[in-house]
Amino acid sequence: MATALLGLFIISSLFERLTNKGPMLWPVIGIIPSLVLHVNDLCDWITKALIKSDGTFHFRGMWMGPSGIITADPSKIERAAISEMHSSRFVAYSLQTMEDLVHQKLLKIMEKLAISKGCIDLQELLLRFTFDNICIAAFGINPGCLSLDLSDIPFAKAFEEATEITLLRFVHAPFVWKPMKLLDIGFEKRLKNAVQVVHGFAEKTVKDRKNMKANNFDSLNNNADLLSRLVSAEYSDDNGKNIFFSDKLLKDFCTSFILAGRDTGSLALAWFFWLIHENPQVERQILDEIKEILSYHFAKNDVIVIPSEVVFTTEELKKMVYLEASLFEALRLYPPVPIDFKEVLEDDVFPDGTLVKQGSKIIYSIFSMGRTESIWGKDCQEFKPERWTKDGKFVSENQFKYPVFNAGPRLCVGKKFAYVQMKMVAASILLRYSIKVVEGHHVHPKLTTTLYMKHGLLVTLEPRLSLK
Ligand code: HEM
Repeated sequence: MATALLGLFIISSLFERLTNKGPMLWPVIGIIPSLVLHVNDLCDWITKALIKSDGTFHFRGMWMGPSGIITADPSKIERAAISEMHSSRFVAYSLQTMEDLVHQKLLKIMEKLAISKGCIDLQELLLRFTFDNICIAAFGINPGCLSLDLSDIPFAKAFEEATEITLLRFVHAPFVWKPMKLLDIGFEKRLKNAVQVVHGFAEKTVKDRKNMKANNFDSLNNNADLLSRLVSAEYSDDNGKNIFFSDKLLKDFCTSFILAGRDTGSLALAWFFWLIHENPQVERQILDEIKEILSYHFAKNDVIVIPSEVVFTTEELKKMVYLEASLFEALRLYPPVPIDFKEVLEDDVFPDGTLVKQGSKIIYSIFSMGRTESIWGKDCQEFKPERWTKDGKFVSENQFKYPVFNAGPRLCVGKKFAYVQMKMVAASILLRYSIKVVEGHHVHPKLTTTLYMKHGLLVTLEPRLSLK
């Protein structure tokens, strides 16, 4: 019964997400066989999609292409990407491009909106921001989702559609979607078209970079985005043998990185802004912290007149301890990846004595863990950034207690990047605007692979002229 309900819950969430797009005949037909499936079967499909035949895990980002799932081999390209992400060159590049995007695009759109006194779906705006941000950082291309008129970008749309439709394969029995794929009908047809657009983009990007390597190596070598580095730098394996990345691996890297970095940062920020709205005392404390940082430069009789050109330096962002605590706390209550799963490689015993057999698939809810009394105490449902600070310093938690970014050797590669991104966006916006959630707008979580707000976050912006 419980498994049927869980199945129903997952299916209905996905169903709801997609009902405003296209005819829903196929999903309806698919629900009947899906409902009678045991949850283990569901797990089976999911894990089959993510676990390679040798038992190792792929990137979280999975992609269903015309020939099935394409995944990036973590043992090679990911290790190289990790080392590049930690290089001072990439850190400086990503910081500068992030700053440009915030100040020249995101804040300009917000300024226009504030002047017109209109309302906007902040979740959607932040998703646009993180899409452009991750594309610039990963392969040096700005798709342009943050144009002033917020027009639709076909590549971004296709990416979103492909991600959504891919999920339908997990809630339909293979005998439902496989014939659809063969006949090129229903959601499989839409998936094929969307994937073609995304693959076209990835193929062209990789080809251009390889051409650059052949014809203009110096200029490629000056590029600091991850893809250029992966194409131009030399890597070797543990035995000192040179590694060259195939076009396919590089293409998969492009799509996997967008998948990993797009929803996560934006959804975390959307929940953070909503929690701040609901907890004005937290907003006040964040503003006090910002005021203290700015007061050296801009204070006049204890009032800071906010100069429009303030750009926070990395050092200043590091000093924002309370802001960091608020972001950690928002992620505890609303983790962008709410559910994750693992496969047991060897027989083992959980701390509570539960035996887990090799080959078992384990789904765990990060969302529930963040709200469990035995882990976080009686006030586990409350938004309390103070739980992350002691004597004015940030106190971090054990990764296994707080697996929001995963834990152990496969910790999220983008964690540092995400924190700089979230702090920069949150501080830059809060300094300039008071965000007001539109009256009567209901905020509810919606469970897909990432934790969206079901109806988005409709807000208006009130410009802040000074900090008292
Ligand atoms: C608040 C923001 C973020 C959260 C909460 C988050 C969370 C996670 C989680 C839970 C995983 C593990 C998934 C699994 O079990 O396989 C993961 C993996 C990963 N994340 Fe993030 N992520 C965030 C932002 C980012 C960003 C911005 C990037 C890219 C710049 C990124 C890149 C990756 C990659 C490449 C992996 C795969 C790592 C591996 O399998 O070894 N993430 N992330």
